[in-house]
Amino acid sequence: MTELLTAAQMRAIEEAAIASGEVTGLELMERAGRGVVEAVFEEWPELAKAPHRAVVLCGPGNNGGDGFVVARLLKDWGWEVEVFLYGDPAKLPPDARVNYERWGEVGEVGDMSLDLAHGATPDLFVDAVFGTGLSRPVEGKLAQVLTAFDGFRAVRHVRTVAVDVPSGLCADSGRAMGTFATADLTVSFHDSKLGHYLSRGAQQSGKLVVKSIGLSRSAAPDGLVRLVRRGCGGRLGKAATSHKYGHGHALILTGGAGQTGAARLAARGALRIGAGLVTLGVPPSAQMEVACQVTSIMLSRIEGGDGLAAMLEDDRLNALCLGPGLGVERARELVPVALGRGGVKPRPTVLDADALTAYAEAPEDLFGMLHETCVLTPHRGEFARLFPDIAERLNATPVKGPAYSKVDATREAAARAGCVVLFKGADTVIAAPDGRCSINSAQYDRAAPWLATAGAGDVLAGFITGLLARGYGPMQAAEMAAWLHVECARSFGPGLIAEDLPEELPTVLRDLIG
Ligand SMILES: NC(=O)C1=CN([C@@H]2O[C@H](COP(=O)(O)OP(=O)(O)OC[C@H]3O[C@@H](n4cnc5c(N)ncnc54)[C@H](O)[C@@H]3O)[C@@H](O)[C@H]2O)[C@@H](O)CC1
Ligand SMILES: [K+]
Repeated sequence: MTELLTAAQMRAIEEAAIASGEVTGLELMERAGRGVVEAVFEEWPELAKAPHRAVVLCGPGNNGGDGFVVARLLKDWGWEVEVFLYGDPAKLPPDARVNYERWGEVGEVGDMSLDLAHGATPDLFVDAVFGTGLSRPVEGKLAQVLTAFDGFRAVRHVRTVAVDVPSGLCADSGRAMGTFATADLTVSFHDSKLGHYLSRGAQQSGKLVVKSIGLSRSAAPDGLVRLVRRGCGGRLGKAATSHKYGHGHALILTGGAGQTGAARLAARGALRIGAGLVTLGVPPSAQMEVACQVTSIMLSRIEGGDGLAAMLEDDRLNALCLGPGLGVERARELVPVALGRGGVKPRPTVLDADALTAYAEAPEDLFGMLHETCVLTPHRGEFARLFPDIAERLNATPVKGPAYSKVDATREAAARAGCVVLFKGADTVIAAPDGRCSINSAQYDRAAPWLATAGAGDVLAGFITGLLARGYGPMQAAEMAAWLHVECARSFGPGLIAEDLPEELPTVLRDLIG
């Protein structure tokens, strides 16, 4: 898995390297600037063939320092380069100041102003206004300049590279701090930052490239957030000699007649991902409807809480899923039984959709029953119903000071719930109560816009349930399921409907297992 850094973690890594004498800040800045120029030439090879014209916007910190390095290196390539500074040169931090002066030997520095939007169209904009040091909203004249710059970029189609992060985007949360710029290419250093993957980050960053600046990887800070990657759960194959009961038995509860589609989608997902057996628990009113629609999935009549308790006396049922199409009334009756109230042994359980909405009025009642092998899979609305105070902080606008991120929110929710929480979105965040946290991104090279379709979340709940039945732990099951879910959508492509997701899984798994 790839690790993602907060601004503070990145600063700590740099400071430790500088303090150890391994490297100087000036060397790091030179490597950062060189990394940006390399990435620009790799992304737009036509720019490497002959000198062009660049406009470089530099800010008052080390991000601006990187900008001066880029300006000098492009000038060395014979480019015509104009540099504009926001801030007082005398107040630049030492390394940025050195590079300001080195640039001063070969070029001029103008004041950043609205005139920028009236000049000739350059071939490249370099956004080096703010990086990881952005600490408050961008306001006033600077906000106007950034807005004008963004408009100019869009209207004149100027290739734009952001140094580290698009200026105005919070590197920790991916949220807009007032105004912010958009990039076609963002060059981050050492590792990506959380903000590249959360909220608006991917949309604003364009293509994301990470360049090494020679920092060692030995001193990784604690509490890192990981990006879910291919192979996150191993190869997922089945042992050749195994029996179906060796792969677990998942029970998925349906709602009444006319409301069984969501649970059937989940069941199909659980079976395809490799649960040995899958049973749908149906109320009598829906028995015929479900029986007409399933073949390899089994059926069991479960009318109410007593029926579920009786069914759960069978220890071989080792993973449960409640929520998709369940109906809030039925959820209120069945969820407590599934979670062990009334004496049945609790087992790994996915709670989604109606099983979450059923506790909107009294989330504490739900939290009191959850155990560490549960997985909650809320979308934004369900999250806000269960964790209203956390959602309020997450959605607060305008963003003031260091922004509270979806990672912070999901970690806090998992700690409160006492189980794994998978907070859905194109930037799905998965957190465990002990602080482990990962992001499954459906953006950048994994964009899967077709996933925004009715029933896709039900299939995801089924994937997780199937992996729990197979014996994976809740965090790993949630990560693997989320990754495979996006892969199925990408593999199928346009025209995807939820039914296609489980059917696409064999293709994805074949590729994974090799
Ligand atoms: N030695 C290092 O620390 C290195 C840093 N690097 C670069 O340095 C960047 C971080 O540098 P800094 O920590 O100096 O931070 P930045 O350069 O991102 O910005 C900090 C400056 O902006 C001001 N500022 C913050 N928010 C503002 C707002 N809303 N309006 C107006 N002014 C605002 C601060 O007062 C401070 O002067 C990284 O993103 C990266 O580009 C790279 O050169 C690699 C080495
Ligand atoms: K920037």
